[in-house]
Amino acid sequence: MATLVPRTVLITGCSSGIGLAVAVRLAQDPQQRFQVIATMRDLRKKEKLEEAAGPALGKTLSIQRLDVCSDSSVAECMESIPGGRVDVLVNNAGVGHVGPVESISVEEMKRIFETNFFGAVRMIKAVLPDMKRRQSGHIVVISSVMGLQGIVFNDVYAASKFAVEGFCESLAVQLLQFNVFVSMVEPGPVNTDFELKLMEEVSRSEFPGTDPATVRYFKDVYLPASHEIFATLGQSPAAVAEAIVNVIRARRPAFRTQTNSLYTPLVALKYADPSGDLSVRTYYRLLFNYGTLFHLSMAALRCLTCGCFRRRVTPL
Ligand SMILES: NC(=O)C1=CN([C@@H]2O[C@H](COP(=O)(O)OP(=O)(O)OC[C@H]3O[C@@H](n4cnc5c(N)ncnc54)[C@H](OP(=O)(O)O)[C@@H]3O)[C@@H](O)[C@H]2O)C=CC1
Ligand SMILES: CC1=C(/C=C/C(C)=C/C=C/C(C)=C/C=O)C(C)(C)CCC1
Repeated sequence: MATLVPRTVLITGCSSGIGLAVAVRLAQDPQQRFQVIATMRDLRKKEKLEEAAGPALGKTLSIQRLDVCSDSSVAECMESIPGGRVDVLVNNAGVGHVGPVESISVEEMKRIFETNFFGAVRMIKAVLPDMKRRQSGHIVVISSVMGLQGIVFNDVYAASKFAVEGFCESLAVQLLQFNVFVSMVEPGPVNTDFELKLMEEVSRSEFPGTDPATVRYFKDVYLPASHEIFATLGQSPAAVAEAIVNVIRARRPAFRTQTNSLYTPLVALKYADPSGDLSVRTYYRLLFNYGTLFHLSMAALRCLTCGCFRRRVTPL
């Protein structure tokens, strides 16, 4: 019987959250179908991954330094890979950002794009020529529901994910010719360090240049509602990792995968009304009628997606 050659999977941003969960899940595959290169920009943070990897460490999982914002760091990592061969690239490294746009400098906005957009592009450019030459490969990008539908006060983050979506949508067509697949995974809120980091940044900001009413909407209306969304709809990194692994394992991987069926109806509003009014107004109402309506809406969303409304009603 022919032995299966494991696929080399390079993952960015494995110091925590989704990246760490995917790396461990693939490295612990019982059939050892994957050789994982788990990368992070700061190797001082590798302990959590080492612990989670357990016996897979040094066997099916190795850890490398890689900062997606640095050409030299990417080149150095690629040079360390035998033959420079990457079968699957998982572009996971990313940073969140919230706040009123008036208080965010253009420099700060560029920093978000540097990681979320140019970081992903830099990685894709690093693996693409070899994948094309070999006529095989898979590029997986962790986008977001915010790559499909903007959320108030997430203007810059959503824009960076929209940029990723536009880039991949264009590239995917060209690459099919070379038998190289592109897949985007679009999680809703996930309970990782992501929200904590956002809150830390928010607590440090004094929102310069922003009028008091906007600061009040942000702090007193948006932030509690957002926290509630994470608490009620948030997925575990393990659940998102599972969805990503399924995309990687698929023979014909889907181009788009939303991981959170509870969140899907919120994105679908956009497609239900091409004028865009339905989504803008619904989000407005959901946010500013925060309170009873918001809680009811979240409960209704659960029911719409859990299937209880779809159950057949049989006459008595
Ligand atoms: N959590 C959520 O609600 C959602 C997250 N996502 C996306 O999922 C991805 C992972 O986020 P998540 O696991 O939740 O968050 P985490 O904050 O837990 O993980 C983000 C990872 O990205 C790394 N990173 C940031 N900048 C760079 C860089 N320049 N080079 C290399 N690595 C970097 C971080 O490293 P370090 O520790 O050094 O900062 C960390 O390992 C992101 O792309 C995010 O946008 C999408 C939808 C929802
Ligand atoms: C749905 C919804 C809200 C918030 C959604 C949030 C907070 C989504 C977060 C998604 C993340 C974190 C994606 C990461 O890439 C509001 C505006 C509170 C009220 C209106 C309905």
